[in-house]
Amino acid sequence: MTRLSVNINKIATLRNSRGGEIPSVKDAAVNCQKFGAQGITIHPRPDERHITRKDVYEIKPLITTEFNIEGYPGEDFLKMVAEVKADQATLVPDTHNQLTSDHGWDTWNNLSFLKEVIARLQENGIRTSIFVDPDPEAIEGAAETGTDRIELYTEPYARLYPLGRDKAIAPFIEAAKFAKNAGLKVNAGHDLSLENLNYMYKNIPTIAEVSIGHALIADSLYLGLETTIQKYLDCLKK
Ligand SMILES: CC(=O)[C@@H](O)[C@H](O)COP(=O)(O)O
Ligand SMILES: NCC(=O)COP(=O)(O)O
Repeated sequence: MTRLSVNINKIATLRNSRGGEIPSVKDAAVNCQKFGAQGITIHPRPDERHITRKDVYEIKPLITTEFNIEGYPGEDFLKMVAEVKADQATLVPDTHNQLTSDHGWDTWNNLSFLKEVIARLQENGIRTSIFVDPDPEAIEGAAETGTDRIELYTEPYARLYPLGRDKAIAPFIEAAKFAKNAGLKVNAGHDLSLENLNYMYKNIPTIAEVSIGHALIADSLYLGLETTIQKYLDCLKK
């Protein structure tokens, strides 16, 4: 079964645009789970453009499913995810000034750093996932780090999907097979949507978890959050 973890960053983006508490990020976390989300994902960035440190601590007690916190594994991030006891930490190689996440780890050139970080997270009982491109070499390096999972960066799939879905999915099918053979569970995320999600699921039903935010929150502006989450869950059925 592929779990849907809803990324609520963009609720915080809208809230921060006016500086108040509307829309409430806490209410979003509660309602996404009430409407069927099997996890809540957040990506607190150092500039707090959307999810703030305060949000992280306020959301934690509201989690009744799974709490996935994404981010660059600096000291502050590692302390925070340990303090809130996230269920999963997804390590992303973002710099401070990126518009959004746009690449996976160079796992071999960051091997000793990632090994140390992953061991520390696992000692705190936190499942680890490393954000990678669908590149067998990067996945091989990820396995070497001792991580529990990888998360396949799916923007290239989403971008190429309208131009030819067979070609778009091919590297991801291969990457998922390679990861399975390396003993890694596979998550996936970035730019997944109602347009492209079901095709990915049908071709790679072994994906453990998809984390979806931008397109889902955008869809909910027209369809409403409950209907939208149900539609995304329907994409994860045969
Ligand atoms: C790692 C990943 O793909 C998502 O966390 C994405 O980076 C969302 O971040 P923004 O919502 O800041 O674009
Ligand atoms: N890890 C991907 C994620 O959490 C959400 O990415 P997106 O759906 O906002 O592109």
